[in-house]
Amino acid sequence: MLASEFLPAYAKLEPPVRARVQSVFGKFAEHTFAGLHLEKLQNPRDERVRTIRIDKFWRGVVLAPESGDQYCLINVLPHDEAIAFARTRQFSVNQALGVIEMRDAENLELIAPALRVQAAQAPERLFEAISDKDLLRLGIEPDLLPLVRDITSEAALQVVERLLPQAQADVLTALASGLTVEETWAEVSAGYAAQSGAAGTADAGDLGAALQRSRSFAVAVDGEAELSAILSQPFDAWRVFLHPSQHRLAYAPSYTGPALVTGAAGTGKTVVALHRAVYLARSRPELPVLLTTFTRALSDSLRASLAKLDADPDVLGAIDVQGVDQLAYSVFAEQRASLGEQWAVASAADQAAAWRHALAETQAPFAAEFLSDEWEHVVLAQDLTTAEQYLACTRTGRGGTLGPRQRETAWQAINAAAEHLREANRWTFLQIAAEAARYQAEQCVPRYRHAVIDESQDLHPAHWRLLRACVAPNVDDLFLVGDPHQRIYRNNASLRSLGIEVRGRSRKLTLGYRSTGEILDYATHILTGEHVADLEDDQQQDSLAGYRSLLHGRKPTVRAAAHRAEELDALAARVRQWLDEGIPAESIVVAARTRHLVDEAAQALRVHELDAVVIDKATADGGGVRVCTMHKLKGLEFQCVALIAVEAGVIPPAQLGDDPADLMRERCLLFVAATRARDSLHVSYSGEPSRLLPGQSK
Ligand SMILES: Nc1ncnc2c1ncn2[C@@H]1O[C@H](COP(=O)(O)OP(=O)(O)OP(=O)(O)O)[C@@H](O)[C@H]1O
Repeated sequence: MLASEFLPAYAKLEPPVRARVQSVFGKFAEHTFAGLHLEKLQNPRDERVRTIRIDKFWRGVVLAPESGDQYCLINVLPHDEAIAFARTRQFSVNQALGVIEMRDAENLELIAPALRVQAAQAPERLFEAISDKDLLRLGIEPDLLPLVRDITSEAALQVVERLLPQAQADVLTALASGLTVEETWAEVSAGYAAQSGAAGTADAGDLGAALQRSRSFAVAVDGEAELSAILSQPFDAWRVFLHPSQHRLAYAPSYTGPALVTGAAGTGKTVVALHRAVYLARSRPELPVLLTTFTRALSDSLRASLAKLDADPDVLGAIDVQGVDQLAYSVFAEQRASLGEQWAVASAADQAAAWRHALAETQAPFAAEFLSDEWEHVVLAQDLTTAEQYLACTRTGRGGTLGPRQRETAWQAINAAAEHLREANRWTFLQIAAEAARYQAEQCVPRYRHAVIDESQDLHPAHWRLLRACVAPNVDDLFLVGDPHQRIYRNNASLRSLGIEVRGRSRKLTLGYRSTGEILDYATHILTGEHVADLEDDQQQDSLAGYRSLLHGRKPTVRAAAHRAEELDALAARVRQWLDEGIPAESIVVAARTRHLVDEAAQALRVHELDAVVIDKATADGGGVRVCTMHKLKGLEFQCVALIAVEAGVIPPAQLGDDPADLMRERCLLFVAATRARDSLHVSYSGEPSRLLPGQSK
């Protein structure tokens, strides 16, 4: 068996060491390990832990349960670290959940006195309202009770959490986030039962059986071919290991209707969406599964990840991966063909000409930009087709009221622009989506049996109408994933207002897998105290409670500069430092609020003899540091992220009105940009810092 810790450790090794690891552990996979020498440790916490020589520098750590000939490969580390790791780990069987547990026994003992001192001075303790009986019932081990009792704050819990077994850490985090004992049990036991199928049937002595049940801890590997398939993509542990809370959502046998998975940046929503799509395609092969997202570039990335998850051509063939506009385009093209009509997508110049024409014709006292927004976010969003409907509609979220006269003029101008485009046979993307939705609904023949939808928070109501029309209401019809904290476009509409009811089928992920705790802490402060509307129901508020990471690293750096030239020199120095640390150029991104600043940054990097590739419409190819707008960062991730010109007048832009919703989108944009970083985040500004940055007055 392979433990979930093993893959990240393996990913760090040089190719010759990897080959050696593969050859040693291949023998385990083939059950031909008779000649291999598993060494016992001196004074181990757990007699069942052994080590094995990989070469003179590296050692593997192996768990050898007393029963059966099952071995579990836990980790690969440099010699001394491997010995220390192996000596300090202790294994047991969780009595409430039936899964295997590994704890860092030595470090838990080392921090206990400090926690005790803290607890003696603190006015209250985090879990004082929970009885011992309840903690034990939730699977906290009896000998850990005193330590749990000494935890006084969420910060202390975060330190302890990394040393505790996963299931116990999950229980404590759920309780700390405010769930009751019953809710915690329902949440945690459902996750573990879904992945092990055996919660509550534990035999404390049978580590081997517990190991078999604990799929988020370890997977069984049958033969060298399977081992080599897993090891061929060591950076993609998500293919093999899901957290129980992820597994439960992705592999639920079925949902009685639309289901929603939320969670802040990097909590594995896309991973869950990919697993769900594969699960649906494997278990219900009748009609294809649609896997869709906000843009074509993101759907390309979904397609690439899908191929890593499942190479079976039948499964891949049963999943149609398309950006939502691509889908709209093909449905609309079908409709136009049936009518025998020529058409083309309206370019920005076509649209500008249409608005010029409409304003000249109607003399409407509005800016073209206002009317264009009114068209997209009121008329097309609500599918209004008559002046009466427009006069009577609510314009929630549009800021400012329009009297009946003003509405009449606005309606005339919008119609004139639409008419102008129609005469030229030109269609905007949102018109295409709205028309495709109407056509698809008339067909009454669903295109797909299931749709899995990523980045749900930014889809336009016309996209939702299209998706609804493509998939008939049914069991497992829509599986949505999204994060309201990452809403960066004006398309927001609550699912309830769209007629998509997810009540009772909505769950949130809280464990961040991408960024370090230090980066998450910085990023969440961008949104602290802000009201973020729930995806399901915009009268309710979503929160970042419980959002955390088990990864740790450097604190983000914030660099003030007197002027742009100084800032860009510092940027180049920072990028060079990352490159010198061995980080590949393609894993570094520099982002700015505007396209103009992007060009300036790319130019500055080149002046400093650093290769820079601007990410434009599609994903970038070729060697070099990536440079793009903050909007382009949506859904992506990089090892190192530099955000430049995070300053007054740029984010939020000077011309932004005083609509709080616009300001909130800017905040979310900065949150999205900061949370793209896995290991390192650099933020800089020239002159006055942006008021959206943590630590600035709002
Ligand atoms: N169970 C897992 N094991 C290992 N890595 C994981 C796991 N789940 C997610 N990850 C990794 O965490 C990172 C973030 O995952 P993912 O993109 O699915 O998150 P997300 O919630 O969709 O993020 P965002 O909303 O910011 O786009 C990815 O690098 C992914 O491979």
